[in-house]
Amino acid sequence: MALSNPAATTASVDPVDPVRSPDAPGRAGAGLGIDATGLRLGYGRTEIVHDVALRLEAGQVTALIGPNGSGKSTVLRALARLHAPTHGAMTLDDGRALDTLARREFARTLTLLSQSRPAPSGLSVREVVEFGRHPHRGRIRSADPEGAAAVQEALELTGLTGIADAGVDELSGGQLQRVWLATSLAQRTGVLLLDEPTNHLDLRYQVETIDLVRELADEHGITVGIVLHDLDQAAVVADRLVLLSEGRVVADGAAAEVLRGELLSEVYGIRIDVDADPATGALRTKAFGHRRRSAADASASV
Ligand SMILES: Nc1ncnc2c1ncn2[C@@H]1O[C@H](COP(=O)(O)OP(=O)(O)OP(=O)(O)O)[C@@H](O)[C@H]1O
Repeated sequence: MALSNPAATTASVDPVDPVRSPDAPGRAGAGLGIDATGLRLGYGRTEIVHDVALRLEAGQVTALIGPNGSGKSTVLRALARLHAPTHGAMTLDDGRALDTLARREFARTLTLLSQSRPAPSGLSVREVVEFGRHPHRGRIRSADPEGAAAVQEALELTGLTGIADAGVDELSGGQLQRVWLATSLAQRTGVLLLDEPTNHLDLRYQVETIDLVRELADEHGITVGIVLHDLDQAAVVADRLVLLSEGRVVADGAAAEVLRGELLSEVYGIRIDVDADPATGALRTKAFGHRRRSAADASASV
């Protein structure tokens, strides 16, 4: 959906650099790590995730990658307590099991930005971002002295200050995605789970979101678990990658250990080559569809 308000349209690119350092006082402290072990998750009687173990290292970015339907979102939803495991344990580094935290305490500890949420009707961008402060409020707003600064910071970090007063039902899909990201940031949790946060974003905001995620880990010690389909983005942003296939972890480690052409080709079912960008050294993947594969094979055999 396009913006119908011309002022809001032109203001969609914020003059403030959206990735400037988030150093406002009162930002949440470093996040704890989380260990998940023996996770089994399903829908109805069908088990989708089989005996998965993974760690979200404290203050690091862990990317969950894998083909459609491999169980990435289901695992993230389990960590966010939105999907109850049939087996397994999820434990914070301080020894507390995730399912023992009271609701408000949990919401101050961990938040999930899930895929494609509907836009609430009749609210401004700022009002939606203020939802993120809910777990920090008592019965009255004045009980959240950091609230206004947290909301303002989240708007700036996501490049939304110029459209803070626009109605969310007038926004494009990408703008709305940034509003939800801002809402999660305003919550100022130490653990941030992001399910395909670059979905719907144009190239600028994809890059800036990836940079922001890295910055949240590096400068604030936030523990990030992120689902990404773009393997090159995962290679750039993540300290560790966890590759899922058919509900199982098939590789877990640094980009160089996980992003291997043979393994990726097998898991995704098409030829995927991996090389290093000569300028940056970052790993890059190149996928060949069946048509491109024939062309590549033909040129290789000349
Ligand atoms: N609400 C549901 N009811 C039944 N099955 C579901 C439900 N949600 C997901 N599934 C199934 O669970 C499996 C894993 O889905 P999940 O969304 O976790 O995968 P994913 O790796 O995140 O996929 P994608 O990359 O497409 O987002 C899929 O086979 C999917 O069809």
